[in-house]
Amino acid sequence: MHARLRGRGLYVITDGPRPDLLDVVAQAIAGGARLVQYRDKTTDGARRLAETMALQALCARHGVPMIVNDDIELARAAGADGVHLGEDDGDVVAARSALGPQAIIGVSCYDSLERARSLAAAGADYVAFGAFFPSPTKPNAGRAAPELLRQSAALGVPRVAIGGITPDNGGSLIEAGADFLAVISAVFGAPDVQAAAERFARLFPSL
Ligand SMILES: Cc1ncc(COP(=O)(O)OP(=O)(O)O)c(N)n1
Ligand SMILES: Cc1ncsc1CCOP(=O)(O)O
Ligand SMILES: [Mg+2]
Repeated sequence: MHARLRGRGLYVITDGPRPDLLDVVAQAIAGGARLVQYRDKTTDGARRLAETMALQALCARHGVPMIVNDDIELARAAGADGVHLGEDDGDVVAARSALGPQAIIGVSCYDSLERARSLAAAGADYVAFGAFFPSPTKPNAGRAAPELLRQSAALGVPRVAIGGITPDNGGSLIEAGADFLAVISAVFGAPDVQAAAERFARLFPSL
């Protein structure tokens, strides 16, 4: 497995500003989440920095890496474990030089094996594909086929699946080769966040 990102499992992504942010992330970790992403599309820099630092401290106490969505500078300022970059969010080389050799740099590859190949070669620590199912969080996201997970096995970096994933449909993506299932609404929109995370964690047979 890749040096900077180990293992497999549930990758939870936060669902925007909420007063109980730390509490629900703690519940997701208690339920078995193995990776956390802070995703907040607001422009409230002070709150975003404070929340990133607080989440980083929480995740570190549990040995779970904490990744910042979109924002290399926020990840650097907060001492986060890494950053997730989509096609409009900056490049892997710039992120590596800002965050250092130990940082986890993840990239969105949508439905493109070619993009995954080139970004893995540029130093990405994981490649994410999706959306695999209709996403309540991002209804206009383009769709990807599970075949991509099989086809990307040879890249040698962990593969993340995202988009409309639930405990009922996630197993098929793990069978196709996903190392991590990245989930927003089916965890953070659930009435019992810990129980929802536990259902996902149980999908990974050897965990
Ligand atoms: C793990 C993971 N995969 C994909 C995305 C989507 O990134 P992006 O395309 O930049 O879209 P936004 O999340 O920024 O709206 C992600 N965040 N995490
Ligand atoms: C950020 C993102 N990129 C593709 S789908 C998606 C949202 C995933 O959220 P959900 O798990 O609620 O479908
Ligand atoms: Mg983005």
